[in-house]
Amino acid sequence: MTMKISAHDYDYDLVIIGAGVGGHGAALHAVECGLKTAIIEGGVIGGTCVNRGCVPSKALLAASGRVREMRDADHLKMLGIEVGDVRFERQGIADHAENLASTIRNNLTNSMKGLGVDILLGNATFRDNHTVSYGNKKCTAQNIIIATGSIPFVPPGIEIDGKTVFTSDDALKLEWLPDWVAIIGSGYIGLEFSDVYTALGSDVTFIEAMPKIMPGFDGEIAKQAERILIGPRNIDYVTNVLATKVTPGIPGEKPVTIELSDFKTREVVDVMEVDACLVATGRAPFTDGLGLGSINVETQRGFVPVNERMQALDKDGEVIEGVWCIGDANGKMMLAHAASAQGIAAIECMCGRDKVLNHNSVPAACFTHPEVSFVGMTEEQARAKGEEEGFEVTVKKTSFKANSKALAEKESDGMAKLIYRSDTGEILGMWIMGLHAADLIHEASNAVNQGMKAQDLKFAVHAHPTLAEVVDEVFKQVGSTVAH
Ligand SMILES: Cc1cc2nc3c(=O)[nH]c(=O)nc-3n(C[C@H](O)[C@H](O)[C@H](O)COP(=O)(O)OP(=O)(O)OC[C@H]3O[C@@H](n4cnc5c(N)ncnc54)[C@H](O)[C@@H]3O)c2cc1C
Ligand SMILES: NC(=O)c1ccc[n+]([C@@H]2O[C@H](COP(=O)([O-])OP(=O)(O)OC[C@H]3O[C@@H](n4cnc5c(N)ncnc54)[C@H](O)[C@@H]3O)[C@@H](O)[C@H]2O)c1
Repeated sequence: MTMKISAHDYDYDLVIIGAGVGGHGAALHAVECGLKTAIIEGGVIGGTCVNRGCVPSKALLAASGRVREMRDADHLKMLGIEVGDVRFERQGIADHAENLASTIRNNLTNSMKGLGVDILLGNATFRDNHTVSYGNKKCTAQNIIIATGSIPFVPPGIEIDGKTVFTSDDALKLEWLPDWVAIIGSGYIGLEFSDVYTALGSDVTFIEAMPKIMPGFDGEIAKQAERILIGPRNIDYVTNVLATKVTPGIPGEKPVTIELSDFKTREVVDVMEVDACLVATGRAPFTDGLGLGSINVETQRGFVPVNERMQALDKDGEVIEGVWCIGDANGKMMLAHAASAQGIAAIECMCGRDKVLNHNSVPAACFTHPEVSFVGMTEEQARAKGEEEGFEVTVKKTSFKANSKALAEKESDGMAKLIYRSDTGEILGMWIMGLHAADLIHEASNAVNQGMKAQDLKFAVHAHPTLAEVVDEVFKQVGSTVAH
């Protein structure tokens, strides 16, 4: 049952449950909008991204990437450089990741304290749509945002021991470097860890349920990624198979066993023995214990249903007055910056300024070496939409091969492609694979955000010599008045 009391009776204008990046982004914007704000955290401030996600994983990628680079004698020779034996300390790399998480966690905490956000500790549970309890206390608020994030999803039959069979939570600690590691799932987590492991000397086998590895990527980009990120490295893969049973081992004594079953028939097709197994099969919402029943929410596979303004919906699909949900917990787009952008949009709506986040404008990147980034649809999705709605799709592409900056670095592998409607020039997607692709995608994502058309980008000027000229080259191929 929902209830409403007058605004001046509340302890806060806004209470946010969960101090991850989503909650943090929302809190900062709420203060800017003059809202008296509290944030309740039941675990560690910073949530997944800062403590067990984006931040430590990028530290591991930075350090291991440097090792890969310095061990690539052929590449260095092309630049006229020769280095001796390159050594690394596993614990030193692990410490770098932990220290970075701790620094960012402190920065995040201080930024909220400095702005006057009350940080309340404890697991929050709804009492009604304006009241939550945490520990043995409770507080009331005019608006409550659920920003409780997600945890690793582990398929049935897989036994996690945290040592030989683990999820990203433990992998990020880099406690040891197995000679051979199987990675179940070739999504973002699997790919980024394959980059780390192979740079540090481990062999990797991907186990992927779908017919192709990297199933979420644009087909042409996946092919390039296979050529650049998989082929030349100590990586092999099996597809169309599910890991149906995984039994932990003992390092140096007993291998991990992985039973593989055909995706369609579910018949056991093989049993693998490896030193370790990383389970990277997606993430599940962290909404247990929130007492959602008391506000009439029925989760969908654990996710809180929301409308486009991030307002939580009850069992009948009606808006629950005063309750919002952002970030991984609503499952719309499991990315750190999406969580925080949803939070900002929700605050705008609370303050009476209608704001709907255009999720098609949210960029994403996989921080392998080199990186893969995109915004919007794959070419396959765009063509399917075109067929359904009756429009033609144009695709313009270029490679990094002729780019002066990439050539100066002797790192000219990769491509960029722009996908748009031939009749209107509406940008449907952009994909980039190559050096610093994650930084290069923002021109396209901001263009989508501002409703710009492909032909509007043609006359933009890019500094020479920069990697941004790769993007410039694609934009210049678009017709000048009517897109074609
Ligand atoms: C290995 C890895 C790498 C990643 N890399 C990237 C990347 O490079 N870029 C990117 O954009 N995304 C990345 N992600 C995804 C990103 O981490 C998430 O999308 C993001 O953290 C979601 O933010 P959130 O605020 O929704 O939730 P979270 O960050 O999960 O925070 C939720 C918080 O809520 C708290 N909480 C939960 N329930 C309660 C309760 N009842 N009461 C009080 N507190 C509660 C939790 O303790 C947690 O601190 C990565 C994820 C992983 C696992
Ligand atoms: N750079 C980034 O932005 C970044 C990095 C890491 C994680 N993340 C976020 O974290 C989330 C989780 O990442 P993820 O890589 O775990 O998930 P994902 O959804 O990206 O990929 C999971 C993969 O596992 C496969 N799979 C699932 N069950 C399987 C099974 N039993 N056997 C074999 N294969 C199986 C799926 O087909 C899929 O390809 C993502 O939603 C992503 O948004 C983002």
